[in-house]
Amino acid sequence: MKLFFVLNPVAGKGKSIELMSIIKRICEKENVEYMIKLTPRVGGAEDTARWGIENNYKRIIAVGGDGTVNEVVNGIVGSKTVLGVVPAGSGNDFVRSIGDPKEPEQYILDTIHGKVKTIDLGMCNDRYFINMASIGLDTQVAIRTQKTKKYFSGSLAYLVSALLTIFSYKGWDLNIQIDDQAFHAKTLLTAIANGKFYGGGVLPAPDAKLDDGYFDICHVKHMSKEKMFRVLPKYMKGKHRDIKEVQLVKGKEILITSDNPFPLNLDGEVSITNKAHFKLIEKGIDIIVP
Ligand SMILES: Nc1ncnc2c1ncn2[C@@H]1O[C@H](COP(=O)(O)OP(=O)(O)OP(=O)(O)O)[C@@H](O)[C@H]1O
Repeated sequence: MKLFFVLNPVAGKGKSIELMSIIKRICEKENVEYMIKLTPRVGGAEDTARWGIENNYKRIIAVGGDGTVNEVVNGIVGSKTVLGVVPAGSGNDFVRSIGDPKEPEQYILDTIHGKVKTIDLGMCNDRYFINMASIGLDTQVAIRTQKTKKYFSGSLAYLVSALLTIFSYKGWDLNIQIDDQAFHAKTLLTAIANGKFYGGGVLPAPDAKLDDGYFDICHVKHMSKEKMFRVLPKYMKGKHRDIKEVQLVKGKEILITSDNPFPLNLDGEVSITNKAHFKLIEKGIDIIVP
């Protein structure tokens, strides 16, 4: 089986590029036909993955973080190509829902010999996501971090953005429809989960399963800033189930609209929109389970 590795050279602050020689060594030792291509630019993994399909590769392995995985998914969806992941980003949240963490060498070996499993896929408006979508405070922090990164280094940029976002926070007025249940809510955040984790191990949907035919939706209503500081640590650990403002439900189709634009995150890629229409695509993609 020919393998095509789509490697993002800037993922994980360059961690991924170090894997190139390891991938070569393992593929040669295992006598596997392979090709590695580096992604050329932001958003470039999608086209690189399509190049792999056009050149008859049936297994395409994303080497990078969740952003790279998301781009490869959008490049291969509908093609019957199998997705593999060698985690080499900063968060690597998607693979946390597949199994126990391993050393990169083991991921590469297991990806060569791994089994194929069909899992669900998410769609939002015209984009696909494989792990997690969210709207609200967390996404606003991510958007702000893109700006503060110009002035501060990694974790400090995130901390400054989180504080600025919390102190200017007013909540988002959202019209939400989950299957046939519609409501209006002033919202702190909403996570729409296929996988369990995002943001480097944050656990909004502890019961989410990649292959159960449902999204797990975590809706957190508006609350005071004082309460937010108490609730967010619980949310991060997945211990937020009993909080009054938290609703955890399952669903297949979710429509979120608002008169005011709101921040939207799909597998870590962020944008601003007035409408997010999510659909679960049952058994939408085949992945290699290491
Ligand atoms: N050649 C390149 N130059 C600059 N950016 C690139 C290049 N190739 C890909 N990218 C971009 O790098 C970004 C980060 O990639 P990715 O999310 O995989 O890594 P990460 O942020 O380290 O990990 P994680 O999302 O798991 O925290 C993506 O937005 C991707 O489009």
